[in-house]
Amino acid sequence: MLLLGLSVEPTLSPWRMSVAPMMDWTDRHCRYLHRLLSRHTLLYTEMVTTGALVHGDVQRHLRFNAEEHPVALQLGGSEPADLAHCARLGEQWGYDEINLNCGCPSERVQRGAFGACLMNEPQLVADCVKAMVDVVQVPVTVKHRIGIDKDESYGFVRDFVGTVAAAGCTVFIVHARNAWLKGLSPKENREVPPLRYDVVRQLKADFPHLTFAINGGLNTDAAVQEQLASLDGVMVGREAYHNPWWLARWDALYYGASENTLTREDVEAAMVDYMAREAAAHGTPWASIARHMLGLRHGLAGSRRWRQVWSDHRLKGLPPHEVMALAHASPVEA
Ligand SMILES: Cc1cc2nc3c(=O)[nH]c(=O)nc-3n(C[C@H](O)[C@H](O)[C@H](O)COP(=O)(O)O)c2cc1C
Repeated sequence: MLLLGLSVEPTLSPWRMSVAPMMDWTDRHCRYLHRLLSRHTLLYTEMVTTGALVHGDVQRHLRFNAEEHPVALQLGGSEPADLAHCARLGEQWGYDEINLNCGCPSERVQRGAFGACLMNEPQLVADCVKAMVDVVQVPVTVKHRIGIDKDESYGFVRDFVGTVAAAGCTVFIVHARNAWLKGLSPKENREVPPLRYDVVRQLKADFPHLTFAINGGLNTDAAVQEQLASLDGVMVGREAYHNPWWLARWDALYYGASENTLTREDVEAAMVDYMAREAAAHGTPWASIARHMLGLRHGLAGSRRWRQVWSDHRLKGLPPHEVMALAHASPVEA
């Protein structure tokens, strides 16, 4: 493919565009939708804790649709042997990457001593990474913040990256704000600590051989393009979820690939087929799938009514193709 007159596709980083791991949001149904919209974007699972995989139902946590590739499994944990076990499971299940969560500030996660508080223990993270790298062939990556609490010193994150890279991690996904471990909810921790994109650019300058994808507040093409000029990739979270139709442009814009020719209605119809297959195969209620596509008509006239129909639980006894017909029917005159 030609982009700016250069043959770029073979050299594009697999981390060029990705949708962020988001608990309760980026389950396999959500990823199925995102994959209909973009063939190339890398998709992340919700965080799965090592405890859930060691003691829980592995199939429930790891099952995914073949269509989702490339798809990365995000793990939460801090025990090298458990992480190695879970990384191996992830590879066996067919995930294309194993990612370690060093960015989640939730107090529940802190009590488990993983997530963002791991940034205070770079050597432990390095041990975790090494344990995983030793047992899998797929890339082992780390998602982290740029600092903890009010410590904004660059040296903190630089040394974290240096220590973890020495253990064999070559890809860092950086949510470009600090995590404040006390006093903020996880939601506030995605909004209140200031974004400092320059820190990520400095990391790339200091570690040019490593891959850096930047994350946090990037919700327009202009913002993405600006970051791609100096970094290897952009990870988008909330905007991808709330406005998934944005992804339909990414293959053409960021991969030099052909335009996605599907319309929103084609995507909705494909989701309806998927709902019917999921109901037959696993008894999944259509509402568990439809909830992820409520942003599909974001910004269009009539989107509110369309969304209301697809989120109307009184319709749960209807087959999904009838719900779609209702969602597109003209509103009844008052
Ligand atoms: C509902 C929700 C759940 C999230 N769950 C996770 C998670 O499981 N693991 C993780 O690393 N980050 C998680 N995040 C953080 C996102 O991955 C991302 O870093 C953050 O939303 C900033 O990116 P954005 O501004 O593009 O949304 C979550 C964010 C949201 C909104």
